[in-house]
Amino acid sequence: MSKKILILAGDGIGPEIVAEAVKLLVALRDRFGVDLEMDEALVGGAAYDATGHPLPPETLAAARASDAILLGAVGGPKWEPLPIAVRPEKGLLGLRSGLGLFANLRPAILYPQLAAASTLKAEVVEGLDILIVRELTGGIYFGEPRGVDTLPSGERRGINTLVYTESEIRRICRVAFEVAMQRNRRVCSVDKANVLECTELWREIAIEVGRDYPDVTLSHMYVDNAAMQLVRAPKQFDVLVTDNMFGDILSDAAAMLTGSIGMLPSASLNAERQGMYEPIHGSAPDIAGQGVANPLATILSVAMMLRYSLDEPEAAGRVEAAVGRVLDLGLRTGDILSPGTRRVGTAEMGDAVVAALRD
Ligand SMILES: NC(=O)C1=CN([C@@H]2O[C@H](COP(=O)(O)OP(=O)(O)OC[C@H]3O[C@@H](n4cnc5c(N)ncnc54)[C@H](O)[C@@H]3O)[C@@H](O)[C@H]2O)C=CC1
Ligand SMILES: CC(C)CC(=O)C(=O)O
Ligand SMILES: [Mg+2]
Repeated sequence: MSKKILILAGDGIGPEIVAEAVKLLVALRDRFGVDLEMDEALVGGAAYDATGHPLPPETLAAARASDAILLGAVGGPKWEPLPIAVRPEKGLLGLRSGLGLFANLRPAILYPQLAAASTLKAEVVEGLDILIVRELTGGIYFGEPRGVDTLPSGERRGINTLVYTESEIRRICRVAFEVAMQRNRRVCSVDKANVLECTELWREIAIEVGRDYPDVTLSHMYVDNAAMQLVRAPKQFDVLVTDNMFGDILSDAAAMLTGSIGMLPSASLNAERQGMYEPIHGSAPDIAGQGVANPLATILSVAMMLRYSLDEPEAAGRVEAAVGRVLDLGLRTGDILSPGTRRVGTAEMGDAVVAALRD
């Protein structure tokens, strides 16, 4: 039976980069027999403008009914004056929580052709292959109470709450150990256990889960040090597991090790292995509408979709190899340009990846 993919282009550069991923999916279907069908729905600012809500019920229902979801990005200055409850980003968070997508896998892999595109010295990043496992449906982005209230003095107070249950920590740690077993068997749990009780519990549970994986070496690091170590010596890491906000921040930093935030894909999985796939970057309003955004993070997210949700590992490998060939040809969007390479736009890059697909 053909697999159902829901396409959620979103805002800003979202529609531009997703168009390239759709071209790729069409080619995989028509040329390589990947059995899939696509449908589209609104999310984010585009959905708010059309319906007054960033996650219309019909979008959530369509997402629930699909095997996999491909999302571009949401948000932008146009919607910043709106209350947080109806901002585009709330649509994305609603999809994550509504589908129970608690496990966010963010691989930071340096294509060797891009060593010169990184802002770090080549020897620091060459051969980089790390995986950030970010908890995605809990923590401070979802904790209650939240909001802004007014104290008796008349002063306003902003509140967000960092909260995790043991079971939430346990299941994300288990994902990290399971993937580490398929990799180099090292997990570094990142927390702020010296200050935050919630992450003291995180550390305790990470140790408890680790006892079931005697072949995996578990280490712990405070998040401030982890940020520094990621830039100083990123290859010391194999799998990093951390909470929602720390993972959000550390993965943007890790993206630059690979040359650009335009290179980092992600998979967000639930307990049933249904997945949403998206680049880790945002809607890039500063370059939206110019046809210059890098579509490779979205294209590599399609590869993750093929591997994790569509059971098409061969097609996934085909996409990753095609990206490598295009980089070998010296084609680069502006964010990964380096001396001796040729600047192309979003569509030219997408076309080149499709053209580079091989049997
Ligand atoms: N998953 C999502 O939908 C996310 C949405 N956002 C939203 O996106 C909007 C912009 O957020 P920012 O903080 O500016 O982060 P951003 O990731 O959109 O952009 C940061 C910088 O990276 C560049 N960039 C991002 N993606 C790129 C690509 N594919 N190719 C080339 N350059 C790229 C942008 O031009 C910008 O200079 C906000 O409304 C934010 O809330 C932010 C992060 C994730
Ligand atoms: C709405 C934000 C939490 C999105 C984001 O920055 C991310 O998931 O990386
Ligand atoms: Mg982010």
